[in-house]
Amino acid sequence: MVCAAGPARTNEEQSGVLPKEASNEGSMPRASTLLGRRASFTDMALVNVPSVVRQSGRQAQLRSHAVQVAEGGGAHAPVHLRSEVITSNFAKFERIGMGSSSVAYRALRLCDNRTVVIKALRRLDVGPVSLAKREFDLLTNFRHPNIIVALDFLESLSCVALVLEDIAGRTLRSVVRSTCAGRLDELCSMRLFVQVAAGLAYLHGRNTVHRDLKPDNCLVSKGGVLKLIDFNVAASTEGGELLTPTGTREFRAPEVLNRPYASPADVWSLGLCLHFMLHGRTPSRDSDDEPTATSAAAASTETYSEDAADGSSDGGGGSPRGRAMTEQPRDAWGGSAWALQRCCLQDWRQRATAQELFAGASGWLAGR
Ligand SMILES: Nc1ncnc2c1ncn2[C@@H]1O[C@H](COP(=O)(O)OP(=O)(O)OP(=O)(O)O)[C@@H](O)[C@H]1O
Repeated sequence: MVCAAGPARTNEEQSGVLPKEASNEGSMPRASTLLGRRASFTDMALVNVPSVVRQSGRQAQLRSHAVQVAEGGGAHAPVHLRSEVITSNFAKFERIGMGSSSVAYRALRLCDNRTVVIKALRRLDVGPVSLAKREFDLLTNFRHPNIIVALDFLESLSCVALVLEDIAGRTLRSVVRSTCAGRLDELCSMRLFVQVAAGLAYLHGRNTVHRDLKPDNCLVSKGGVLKLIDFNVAASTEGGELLTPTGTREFRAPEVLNRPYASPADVWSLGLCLHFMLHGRTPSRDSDDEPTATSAAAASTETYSEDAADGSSDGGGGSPRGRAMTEQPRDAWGGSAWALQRCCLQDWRQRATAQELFAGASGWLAGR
């Protein structure tokens, strides 16, 4: 039966680092309020979520048929899911995403009428199937507000399915892309950054490295709660540092190719996620090269200077351009420039830990 793992936490049971604006979900902002400035988190939460997310309950599910949907489950389930173990336990399949080896569906779990996400793989794909099983085993040992909850792992002769809690929201990439300015302001970025840092600090405290941290693997709920997903290349450092190069080139730390590497590699990726939020791109946008420490550090100056110059953030405290490169601006300690600099250091031994970044960013946010 599919309810073995029991009910998981809801999005409402999350950490206390939620943006204040996120609870303001009752009304749509006027379009004019979104023009001429960077979108705030409120704008993002209310304007840029798909219509299905703004609706509620069963009616919303029924209206969300822009993508492949099979009503009633059973015989009408998508090809990937035509397996008794799936069709007898789920209904109302809606395709929501496609990975390199899996297809993600939103579906109704019949035993408790809960909407869940199913990552389905063909049984024939032996490698990806074993990674999905590992992902499930790993996730069942974790319990953190910023890490996705795994509910079940189903196997049949033709397919396997990893069942996850449903985050009715968007990837961080989609959130950033869909703002008017194509980027987030500093406060909004830091509110999301601190949640990624919290999830990573938890993981690293359990000797686990995510190894593929990027905006596509961060899901943001309509209430502004961010959760890390896609743990299929996550690895334990209990046996020592890691040697296998993996992850996504654009967000990969330099030492991952040079080897060995460990949890600081995630911290580098965290820095690039922050840069992506602030600028809508990684430092190496115009090049085929991976971001370097130099380009990432330069980017931190860019962030700091832009914010100070255009008045969109007081993170720079009115300090002169470029100051963030050489010293910590007093009132911006823990702000985005500081965080970028502490994440994107070439020498991984010099980087801050996820825990330090979480603490610093939380302190900075508390002072806002
Ligand atoms: N729990 C979830 N709630 C909502 N949407 C989800 C959830 N998990 C995955 N998705 C959606 O499905 C997509 C694919 O999921 P995921 O990245 O985990 O699959 P994958 O096959 O491991 O991908 P990749 O090949 O990129 O590693 C995500 O980008 C996201 O849009």
